[in-house]
Amino acid sequence: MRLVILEDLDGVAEHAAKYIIKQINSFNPSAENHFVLGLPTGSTPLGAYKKLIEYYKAGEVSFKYVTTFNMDEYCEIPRDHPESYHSFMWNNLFKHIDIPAENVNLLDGNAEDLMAECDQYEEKILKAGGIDLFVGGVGVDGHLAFNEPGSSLVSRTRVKTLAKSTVDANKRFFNNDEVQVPKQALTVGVGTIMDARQVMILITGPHKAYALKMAVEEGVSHMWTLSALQQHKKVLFVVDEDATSELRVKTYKYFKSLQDCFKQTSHLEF
Ligand SMILES: N[C@@H]1[C@@H](O)[C@H](O)[C@@H](COP(=O)(O)O)O[C@@H]1O
Repeated sequence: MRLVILEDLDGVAEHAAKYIIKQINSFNPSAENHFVLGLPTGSTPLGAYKKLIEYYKAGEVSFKYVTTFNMDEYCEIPRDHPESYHSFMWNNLFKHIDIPAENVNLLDGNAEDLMAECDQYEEKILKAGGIDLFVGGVGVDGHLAFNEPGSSLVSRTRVKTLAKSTVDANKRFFNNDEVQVPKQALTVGVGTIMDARQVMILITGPHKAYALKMAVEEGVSHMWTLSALQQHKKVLFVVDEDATSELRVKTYKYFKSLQDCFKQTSHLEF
């Protein structure tokens, strides 16, 4: 695991966008060989999406040969609801870049047979050759995608009931009315994310500090599903200073010193 600690949300957004661009460009995708990118929703990745749009407009990246798979989608609200993850992704990223609509994959939370929808999603990921880079955020309770506390760490895409803490956290998008927040969602599993060749998690703000601590300093636990990534072979956490406030000084200093070493050594990937 690598932990990159940056000043603030803007620093995290810039680092994440540049990292994604670097991975796409060095992969050199083509019509026959797409780069496969897993994407999250939430307020944390918004800054990175803005920067990706800017860099796309500046000609530094193209998404023509990029295939995306989103992490999750609410059930119980229509696809064109302003707070569906479908709307979120189109409004905040896809409609501003050159990604062909057929390359975009989002779960359908209104499918007649939700389990069949989830199984097909897994098949689609396999057919696309697996995910090259899965980008994610984290919930205050340490959830990854919608893998709430107690989720199986080998889970695949499926229907999940949202934890009360997630409903509370997300009600800000639904007129602060928890009744309006969907209580179920489709989500990729922890196992689905673990299968990605690389994972990058963005974590910002003091409210995420305890989740970061549990994921980095404590053992792997289904009660903090983010911690499963300790067993991933290539995972990068990009965090701001506020999110480190629960880490031990020793942990903080260790990762900061590694970061300085990476910065000073040009052949290491920062
Ligand atoms: N399912 C999403 C997660 O994928 C996301 O990581 C989390 C944090 O969102 P935010 O970045 O707004 O704190 O929100 C939702 O629960």
